[in-house]
Amino acid sequence: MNRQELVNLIREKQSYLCVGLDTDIHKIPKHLLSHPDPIFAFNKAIIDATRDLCVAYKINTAFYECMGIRGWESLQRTVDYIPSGIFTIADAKRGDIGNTATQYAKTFFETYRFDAVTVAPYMGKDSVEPFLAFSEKWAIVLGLTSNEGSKDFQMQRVGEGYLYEKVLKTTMEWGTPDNLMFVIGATQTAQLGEIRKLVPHHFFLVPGVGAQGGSLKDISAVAMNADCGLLVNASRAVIYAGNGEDFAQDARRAAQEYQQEMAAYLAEKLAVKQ
Ligand SMILES: O=C(O)c1cc(=O)[nH]c(=O)n1[C@@H]1O[C@H](COP(=O)(O)O)[C@@H](O)[C@H]1O
Repeated sequence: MNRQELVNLIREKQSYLCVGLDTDIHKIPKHLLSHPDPIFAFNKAIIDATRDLCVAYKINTAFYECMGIRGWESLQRTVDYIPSGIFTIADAKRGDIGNTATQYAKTFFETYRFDAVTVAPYMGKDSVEPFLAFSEKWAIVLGLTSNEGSKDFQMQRVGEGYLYEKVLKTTMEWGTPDNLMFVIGATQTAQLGEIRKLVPHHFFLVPGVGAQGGSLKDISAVAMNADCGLLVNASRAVIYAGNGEDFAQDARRAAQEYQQEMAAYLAEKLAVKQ
């Protein structure tokens, strides 16, 4: 999916919600366990219940890889099931020498046909560039992450600024707002305004609302740009909103709350017709 299509999707759906399919076999409702592929059965129900409310799904590959071959099959079925026209993210946080990075890019862009992959930039330009070489595909590079450990390296001073600022400035030169996004954690509200000034045009994937306590209101107020420029991810707060027979309806209610809040912020900020 290209940038214009993503921007149009956000305007049409009045939503910049990304539903995170961090599907944990130990957390899904028990009645699904008799299904031949319980992970897919869960995801299918969540997708059916939320597809009109979100613009993206993020599949965190860790939850699938830990199940071995069965997990990869669940992942494949899930990606194939996501309706075309919805942005798909493989949250794999890959990064390796160029020769290997190319294989990772092929895995997620060609074999599994995702629109985007999360990429760890620590190994530098040759580890990120292979993800930028595919038409209408995206690298989503870790900028400032939502977790406590972001202080350990990302928030360390390097010269005039923080290390994460150096990462943002340097990485921006490798790609364009048409093939590069940044992960900026929803819990980093104190830094968000400055980050948006530094990176005015790129989309941000913003995880950390819901279970990690980030505020959708604060993020939207400081980080939205003229194209919206945000994909706000919620995983546990949506997919585990309920745990009974009607878990999908509970997920829908949670997603709807986010979407309605987003529609209000879009209207306020961008004067988009509702
Ligand atoms: O790249 C990510 O998606 C990511 C980056 C980050 O800084 N923080 C973060 O939580 N994530 C991911 O976003 C999701 C957050 O899940 P919830 O806290 O359940 O909404 C998980 O899949 C995390 O792996």
